[in-house]
Amino acid sequence: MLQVYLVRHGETQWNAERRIQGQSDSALTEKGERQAWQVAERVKALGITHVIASDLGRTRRTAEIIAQACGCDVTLDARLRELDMGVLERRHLDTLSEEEEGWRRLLVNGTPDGRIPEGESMLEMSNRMHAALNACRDLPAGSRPLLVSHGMALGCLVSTILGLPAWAERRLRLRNCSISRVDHQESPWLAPGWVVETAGDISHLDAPALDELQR
Ligand SMILES: O=C(O)[C@@H](CO)OP(=O)(O)O
Repeated sequence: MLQVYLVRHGETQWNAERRIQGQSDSALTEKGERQAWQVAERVKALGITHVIASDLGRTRRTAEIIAQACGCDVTLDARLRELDMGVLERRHLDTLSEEEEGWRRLLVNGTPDGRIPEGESMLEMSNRMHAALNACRDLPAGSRPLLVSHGMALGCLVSTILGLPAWAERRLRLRNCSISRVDHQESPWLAPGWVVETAGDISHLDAPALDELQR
């Protein structure tokens, strides 16, 4: 059975400042670097064969640390990027106007086609994330890949595997450097296809970062 590990990148400067990143980028904080080493230590005994990361800087850095511990290379896949949050990227969550806050809420509160101006819909993100996950099925038999991606992107992937709508991802708290696992099962007796084994595990972190929305 194919097991795929899903890791959100370590805490970044803008996560800590409550600024919207999306497909813009900021560096890992000192805590974020430590989280990356801790998740690497946790997964190094799991037999990871491939580390595949979103091509944004924060996921690349986290993936490099994990790959070093696992003894493999990092492959980049732009389909694993965070949601494109259009004109709201780089903005501080606390300085949004009422109209801007409305765009954000439209996106996370139940309209699959809702999008921030110049941004991407949850449905579009869900489609590319599933394509990246399904590509793992083409790896050689016995592979055990680990994907390094983002909060909304991974939340959307896990939610939709559970049969929830893409925007349900905001009901799932995937903190920085949390580990989730999804398996692809063929059993005719159980739901065939992807199943969620675990989501949002942070038991390996000594300093879990608050989610930016909790701060
Ligand atoms: O883009 C962002 O600001 C956040 C949203 O949850 O995602 P991440 O920090 O995981 O890239």
